[in-house]
Parts: sequence; structure tokens; C-alpha cells
Amino acid sequence: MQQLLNEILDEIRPLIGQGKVASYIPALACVSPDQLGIAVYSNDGELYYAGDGLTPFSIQSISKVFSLVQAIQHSGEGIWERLGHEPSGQPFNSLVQLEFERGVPRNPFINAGALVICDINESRFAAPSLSMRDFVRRLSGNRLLVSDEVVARSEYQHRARNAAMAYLMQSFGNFHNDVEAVLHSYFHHCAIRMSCADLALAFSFLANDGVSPHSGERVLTPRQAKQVNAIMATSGLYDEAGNFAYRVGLPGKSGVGGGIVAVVPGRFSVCVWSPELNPAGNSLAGMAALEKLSERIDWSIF
Ligand SMILES: NC(=O)CC[C@H](N)C(=O)O
Repeated sequence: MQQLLNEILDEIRPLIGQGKVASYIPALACVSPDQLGIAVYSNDGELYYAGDGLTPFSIQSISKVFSLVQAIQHSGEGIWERLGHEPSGQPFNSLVQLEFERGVPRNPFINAGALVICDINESRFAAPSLSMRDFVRRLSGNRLLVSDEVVARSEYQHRARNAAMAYLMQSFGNFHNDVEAVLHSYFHHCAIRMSCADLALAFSFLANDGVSPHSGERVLTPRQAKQVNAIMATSGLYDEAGNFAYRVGLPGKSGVGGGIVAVVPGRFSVCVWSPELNPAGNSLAGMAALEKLSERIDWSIF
């Protein structure tokens, strides 16, 4: 495995330069574009990593999975009264569908859906950002994880689109807490910094029927873990979920920080990171690395 990861990164490296680092959040635009990392964690507890696999980066939309899992833990099936679990076929920050569908977002992995999930969590936790920080620290086994205040502030300053979605949902009665407070929580979750190794460990419960192999903690029931994987497989890469299923064939979740997490049910959790994005907002080299890895080991679930 170690050799395979090194080989794949060497093959992928020439793609660096073909994508664009996210710049709509100014604090993210400062990231050096030529970084490339990967980590694989097996259900037997073996961690493999290569390149910049231990360098922390902004997890951005990957945090939407952690928020969803927290909401499922305390509210179960009840959350689906507020949003759907259908693919949207739209960019992650699109507003058009939201008005047609009366303020009910298609799924928890587009921004509108993640904001509703954060609203649900805001009603439940006295300090949502701290609950999230402690949750990801436990899931990854890394007690030092923090949210990057500079990135969170930069996102808040440039919140117009996300704020527009949240206020639109409020106008339809699908938002219960103060919009600005929920936006703060949401941006703090997005701004958490984790490495590929941290994320591979943190997602391992989804490869292991809901139990974290390294801590033994039951995070979700086996059925709930399957359901989260199903939503990742159908909606984890926004309007590129179909392409990801075709090329990689695994449940996955991307973020505009350039990370992509994927789950090989029953076997592995994987994270790749390269900050340059393709036009859909997914890591260009990251997609290619996962495609190669999945092809070499025949990992596709299809
Ligand atoms: N796709 C993403 O990673 C988007 C997350 C980002 N914080 C936003 O709200 O726009």
C-alpha cells in the first residue's frame, strides 16, 4: 500500500497547475497550490500516508458530514422533515432550486442543506462550535485540532450567498435560530484544519459499520452508517457526484480547501488533498488520485 500511494502521487503530480485554488474566500487563496497528500486507514488499524498527508488544511465542506452525523445522533430520522436526501444536480452554493422547492434543501451536502443541519444543531448544543471541535477531536484521535479563526472570519465577511440562502429558508419557515449565529457556527466548522491522516481516521467509522476502529466508539448504528454513505455516494460531490461515481465508485465528500474523503465500506477510509480545484469546486488532482487508487485496487462499490 505504501509503495502504491507513493507511485500514485508521482503519477498525479504533473496535474498540478491545471486547476485553481478557491479564491472566493480570500483567506483560502493564500494556500500554496503545489501541495499533494494522501492517507489511507484500514479497518485493521493500519495508517498509510504519502506526500503532504500530515499537513493540516481547511476541511470546508467535508465538515458537512460531521454536522450531519451529529444531527442524526441526537435527532435521528426527524431531520428529514427539514431537508431531503436527493442529489441536487446544482453547484454547492446555488440558490435557484431553493426557491422553487419552498426553502427545503435537496440534501445535507449542498450549502443550503448544511445550513439547515447547523440550524438543527444550534437548537441542540449550547456551544455548537465547541461541540463540533470536541467531536472531530474524538473521531480523529487528535486532541490538537482547531478551527482557523482567520478563515472563519474571512468567510463571515464574504457570507452574502450563504446568508441569502439562510434568510430565504427563514422566509419559508425552515430556519429556527438567529441566522447570523448559525452562519458563525457553520463557518467555524468549515474552517477546522485537519490533515489527510486526521480525516482518514475521523471517517473510519463509516467504513466500519458505524464503529470507530481506533477508539471503539459507536458513532452511528450500522444502518445509519450505510445511509450516510449512500448520501455521500449520491450527493457528496455536488453536481459532479455522477462523475465521481463513474470515475471512483465510492461514497465521497469534497471541500473547497481541496480535500476529498472516500469510504471503502468494510475496508478503508481514504483522504486526498491538493488545493487546486476543477470548475465544479472539487480537487482536480485529488479526483485523479482517487480514480487511480480505486482502479488499481478494484475498490468501486458498483
Ligand atoms: N464546497 C465547499 O467546501 C463550500 C464551503 C464554504 N465554506 C462555503 O460555504 O462556501
